[in-house]
Amino acid sequence: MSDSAADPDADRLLGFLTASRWFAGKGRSATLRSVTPLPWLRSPGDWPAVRIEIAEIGYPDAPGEFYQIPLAYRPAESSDTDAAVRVIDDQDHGALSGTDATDDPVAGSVIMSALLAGTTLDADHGRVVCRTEAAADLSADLAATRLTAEQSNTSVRYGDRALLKIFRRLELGDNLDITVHRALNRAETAGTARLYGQLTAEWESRGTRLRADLAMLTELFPHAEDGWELAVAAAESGTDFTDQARQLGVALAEVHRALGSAFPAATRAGDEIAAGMVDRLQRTREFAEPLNDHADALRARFERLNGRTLETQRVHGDFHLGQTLHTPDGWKIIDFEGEPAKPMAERLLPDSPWRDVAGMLRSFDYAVADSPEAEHNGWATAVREAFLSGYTGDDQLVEDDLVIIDAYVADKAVYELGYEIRNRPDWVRIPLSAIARIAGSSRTHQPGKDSEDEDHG
Ligand SMILES: Nc1ncnc2c1ncn2[C@@H]1O[C@H](COP(=O)(O)OP(=O)(O)O)[C@@H](O)[C@H]1O
Ligand SMILES: O=P(O)(O)O[C@H]1O[C@H](CO)[C@@H](O[C@H]2O[C@H](CO)[C@@H](O)[C@H](O)[C@H]2O)[C@H](O)[C@H]1O
Repeated sequence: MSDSAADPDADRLLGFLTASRWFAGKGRSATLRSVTPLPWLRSPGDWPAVRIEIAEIGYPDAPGEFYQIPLAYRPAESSDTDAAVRVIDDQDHGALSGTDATDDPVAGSVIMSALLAGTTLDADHGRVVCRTEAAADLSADLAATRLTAEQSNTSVRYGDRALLKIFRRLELGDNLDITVHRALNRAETAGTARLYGQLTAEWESRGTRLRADLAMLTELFPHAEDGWELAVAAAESGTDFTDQARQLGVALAEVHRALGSAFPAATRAGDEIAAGMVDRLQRTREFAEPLNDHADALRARFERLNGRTLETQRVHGDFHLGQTLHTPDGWKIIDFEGEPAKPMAERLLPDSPWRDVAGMLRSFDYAVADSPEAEHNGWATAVREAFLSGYTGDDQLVEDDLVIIDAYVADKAVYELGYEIRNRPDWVRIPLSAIARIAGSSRTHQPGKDSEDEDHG
């Protein structure tokens, strides 16, 4: 492990980390506490030499974070050092310049070889365990290309076969996306990708041995269309989307049934869930001043859960159109890591499946944000109804369900307001207008649509 104070290259690495899309500490004062190199996946002498390094980031007022940086090293004299994320001194080969390995097809192939070999590699400060879960028709010859999609991590696709999701901010212990994919595979759920393998690391940090999953290798859906892009395009053109929405509801229900069997289910007091929502409201008000006008109405909506008992289980936790892929074999649901802003302990708690339903209802609201006619001409109403009837199998929602969905829709909108303020200020208007509608309506007849107009129309 190198202490950053003694590392002349620390500024360069910190600059790379903090400028990256996946860096979670934007706007906060971050310092680089240490860098731990894991064992070489390919040693210097063969170029590029490849290894993963773990950077520990510290904040003055918050717990630290670990980020992984896979690097492809080449002799510095023959490389463009401007593109370097790290420059290190190797005792046999002199100065080596390291670039982001996720952009390097040869490094991608080295990582795939390690996965397929199923090796465990050890070095002074750490270990990498490569594990393949399923017999997939994979080889290190598949062309490795980084995805260009906006994402919280970094994914590399291998031909038309596999996707390696490289978790950037590391969660210590088992990664939720991997755990959930494995459970859903065991249940033979059609609506999720097959898990093919994983990379796991162990390393020393301040005298403690830590472990985290580094990456997840899954089936790639080569002909997938992004659910968000499909819904936005359909809303803009007024194309019917009810069949897709109904099928999406069916797919979510199937995933919920599998999650309900694979992980512990429980009942939770509505008071406890409402208290969590009120707490989030209060925390968001600290930096979202427009919430103040609506806080009482939102709180009242959450407190309608008081005195009720909710059936809870493992859920997706951050379900929206961007977590869905439409494929020739139907809808696939991805990214089971839950809400990125929530602490892991909370993401593991059983929750109401209505949280995911509410997430998708909010997502339809986002999808029509720039197509107001879709709300007025019934497109959005039909889509919401189709999704709900696909989810419930055409069962009528009862009053209790509506109260719970309404609370989760409001909670999601509060979360989104915080998310947009921090990440996409131009989008703040979307959750904010939903919050104003929610606060202005006394009750909802149509889940996810909270305007008085709709109540009477
Ligand atoms: N199995 C898959 N097949 C094809 N594309 C996928 C698959 N899984 C994810 N993707 C694509 O990768 C993007 C990022 O995936 P996601 O799991 O949401 O990553 P992140 O957690 O980094 O945001 C998705 O928006 C989708 O376009
Ligand atoms: O990065 P994640 O996919 O885990 O989720 C975060 O980012 C999402 C945006 O990329 C955000 O979703 C919000 O915007 C979507 C449109 O871009 C919309 O469909 C969702 O309904 C809305 O919540 C998500 O909340 C956030 O956790």
